[in-house]
Parts: sequence; structure tokens; C-alpha cells
Amino acid sequence: MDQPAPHLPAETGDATDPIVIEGLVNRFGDHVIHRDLSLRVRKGEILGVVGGSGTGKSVLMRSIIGLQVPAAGSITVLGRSITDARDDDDIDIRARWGVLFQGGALFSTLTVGENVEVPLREFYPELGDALLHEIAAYKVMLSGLPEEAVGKYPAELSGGMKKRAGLARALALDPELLFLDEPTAGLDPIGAAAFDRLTRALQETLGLTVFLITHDLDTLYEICDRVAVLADGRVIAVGTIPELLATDHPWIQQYFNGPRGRAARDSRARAGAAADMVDKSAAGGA
Ligand SMILES: Nc1ncnc2c1ncn2[C@@H]1O[C@H](COP(=O)(O)OP(=O)(O)OP(=O)(O)O)[C@@H](O)[C@H]1O
Repeated sequence: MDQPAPHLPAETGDATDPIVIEGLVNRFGDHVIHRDLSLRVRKGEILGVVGGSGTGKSVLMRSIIGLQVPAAGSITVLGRSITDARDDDDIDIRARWGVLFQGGALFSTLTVGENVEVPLREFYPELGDALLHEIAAYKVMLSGLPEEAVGKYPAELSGGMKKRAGLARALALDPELLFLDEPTAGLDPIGAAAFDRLTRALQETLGLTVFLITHDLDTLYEICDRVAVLADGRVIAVGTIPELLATDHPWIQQYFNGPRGRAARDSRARAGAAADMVDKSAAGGA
């Protein structure tokens, strides 16, 4: 598994790529997590990031947002070096992304609205309370939560609502980039599908670029434009699912062609066929 998967074209860069990672190395003591990892995320795409447990997907995300200082390599986000960032650069760039951590990472002693206000207060201390409340209420609504959720505490919310509240906070600063770490983990299939649709709708409406770590094959099939596969400390392949399926890499084949992968693909095909029938009957009736 040490070599990049064959059959995939070498990734070509574009000056507009909002995230560019080259030669990334991360290690904890002797434990090497990433060795020479390179990846480019394209503007406006939803990039799914997959890999076995412990392959370093979350550490990669933490490196991109500056929470993990790599041992080597370079990371450029929206044209700014994260690896060489000075503290004052840091502040600016952090306002241009939003992050939904695993589990939502909400402050349990604050209401949903107050949670959403946290980044607003940090970056725009000059805003008055009335405007902060208004912006927070709008972000809560945008995330598909009912209005009354603004005043609720995280403990009063279901798992799905917590994710949406975390999403509302991630959207607080009108980010260009959205990082989602396993957003559908722990949700029932209906809740997970609804969250997927919300992610896609927000990405399209707000023009977001989305870096999405997931184990959820349905999410990959439903909303990801491309998928990056992590193994052996690097990105071994990145492409659309059909492109990945055309490789003969054993992990990729097992992942997408295993029983769960086939079920997700079949379900996607059935949904596509149903949509076609609806389109045809609508066209016939028009
Ligand atoms: N702060 C840390 N100190 C020491 N080791 C760490 C630290 N953070 C992560 N690791 C180790 O780095 C490896 C990669 O962790 P990471 O959370 O990125 O994996 P992952 O691919 O996101 O896994 P999962 O799919 O299970 O969430 C793991 O072995 C983890 O134990």
C-alpha cells in the first residue's frame, strides 16, 4: 500500500485551489502519522476524506486549521501559509473557515445561540448584543433548526440537533471553507441523509468548499464531488468514485466494493432511477 494507486492521473494544481498540502509529515514520538502527504482541495468542491481508523484524517484536518504543528511540509490555505503563519496572520485566516468537530464540541454551559455567538464575539467584538442575537438566530435557522433551539442548552438537544447547532456555529463567520469531521456519525439513516442534503444545499447556496471526513458510504455517494483516500501516512488516491473504482488498489476495492459499498451504490442507483421516472412523468404530464 506504499505506492499511489495506479490508473489515476497525477493531480494537477490550480492557483485557485483553496487548500494545498505538500510533503506533510506528522508524528507523535515514534508514531509516524503522515509521511510525505500531499493533497489539493479544489474551490467549490465537497471533498470526502476516507481511510481506516487511525490513519490520521482528524490529524490532517487539525494540521490544516493550524491546531497541529507538523514536523515537516507545507500547508497553504486560501493563499496563506499555515505552516509559516505568524500569530497576526492567524487571526485573519481563521475567520475564513468554519469547523464542525466530531460530536459538535458545543460549550455545554451556553445555549445554542450563545454557542454561535462565540466566534462572532471573538472576531467582531464591536458588534452589539441585538445584532449578535439576530445573526445567531439566522445561522440556527440556516442549519435547519427550529427557532426555539436558539435558547436551548446542548443537553436538551438530540444528536442530530447538536450536529446542526455545531454547524450553525461553524457558519457563524460566513466562512469560505467548511471542515466537517464525521458529521453523520451516530445519526440514524434518515437524520444522516437529511444532514447530507443540508450540507449539499449550503455548499451550493453559500459557494462553500467542504473538507469532509467520513466513514459514511452514503455520504460519499450522495454529496462528495471527489474522495481522497488516506493510507500508509499519505493520500494514496484522490478522484471521483468511478475513478477510484477503476483502480486496483486492494483497500479501495474492499472499501467501495465490499457489501456496504455495494449497498450504498445500489441505493444511489435506485434513487437516481426513481428521480428519472419522476422527471419523465412530469415531462409527460407537462
Ligand atoms: N494528540 C495526540 N497525541 C498522540 N497521538 C495522537 C494525538 N492525536 C492523534 N493521535 C494518534 O494519531 C493517529 C491518527 O489519529 P486520527 O484521530 O487523526 O485518526 P482518524 O483517521 O481520524 O481515525 P478515526 O477514523 O478513528 O476517527 C491515531 O493513532 C491517534 O491515536
